Amino acid sequence: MAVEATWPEGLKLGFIGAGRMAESISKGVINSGLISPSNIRTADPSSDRRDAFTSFGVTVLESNSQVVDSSDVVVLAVKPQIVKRVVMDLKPHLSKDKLLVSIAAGIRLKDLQDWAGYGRLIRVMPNTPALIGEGASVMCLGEMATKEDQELVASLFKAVGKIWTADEKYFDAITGLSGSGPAYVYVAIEALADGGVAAGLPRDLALGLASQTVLGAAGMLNTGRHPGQLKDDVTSPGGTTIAGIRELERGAFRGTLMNAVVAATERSRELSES
Ligand SMILES: NC(=O)C1=CN([C@@H]2O[C@H](COP(=O)(O)OP(=O)(O)OC[C@H]3O[C@@H](n4cnc5c(N)ncnc54)[C@H](OP(=O)(O)O)[C@@H]3O)[C@@H](O)[C@H]2O)C=CC1
Ligand SMILES: O=C(O)[C@@H]1CCC=N1
Repeated sequence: MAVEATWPEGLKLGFIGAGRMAESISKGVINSGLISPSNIRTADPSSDRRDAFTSFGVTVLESNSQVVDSSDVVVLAVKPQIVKRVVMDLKPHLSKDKLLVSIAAGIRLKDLQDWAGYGRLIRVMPNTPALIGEGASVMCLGEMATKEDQELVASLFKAVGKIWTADEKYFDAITGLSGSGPAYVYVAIEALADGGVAAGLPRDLALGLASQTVLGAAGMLNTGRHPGQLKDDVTSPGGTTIAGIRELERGAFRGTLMNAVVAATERSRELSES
């Protein structure tokens, strides 16, 4: 049986950066009931982003250092390219009584540890469906992160979907698959809808059918059947589906998806090295 997500009463969660991923996680944990908005705080240079967080009850502070000072768990949710500067600026405010969680693509624990000056760190690769409680997240632990830290972060991300623990060596590939993956699926949904429009359907109907078809097809995997078997079940001999699949194979659909994951993995690796 799944362990229920718990969050100690009054423990404060801070986000450095109030961008899209911070919003998905914050709204996800608030909607799940795990953490109340009054226990979440953030800072961001953009007034639009600050207003967005204020609108759902999160405390918006003037500076990143105020977020750190008033939080027990601090999530670094800025772009990878500025993580080093942001962490080094925060260094005087960081200490082992803060658990630092980085969600930045391509930023390795050893670099974070050098910049922060300590190793009570957890690296997580989440994805945006956290917003609706359907996120896929993976974590790996820094040198000084404790079992309790791992459980706390597991609770946080369990409240917004599923969380795995994996060796950091897999993180570039995880980023290329589940971190970036929602975007590939949106492109596929948009293309399915465009196909429907090309075949004469009204746009709204085509988009509704494309979205529900992807949702339903993903849900079918909960039956435990292999995607290949599920595909065969749809595909009648000499029928419509095999005519469509033949076109997908002609267009190298599988190879293209595989290449997309590998290209995003390589980009994550480049970010690690820059
Ligand atoms: N989006 C996604 O699907 C996923 C993202 N991630 C990771 O999450 C992190 C955030 O990504 P995402 O939410 O997409 O990015 P966003 O650009 O939406 O969010 C980052 C926010 O940080 C703000 N910011 C810029 N400089 C600072 C600063 N010095 N201090 C505080 N805030 C600052 C930005 O403001 P401004 O725009 O004005 O610069 C922006 O609002 C990245 O490291 C990314 O790799 C991980 C998994 C999935
Ligand atoms: O595109 C990006 O770099 C981020 C990381 C994973 C998803 N979005």
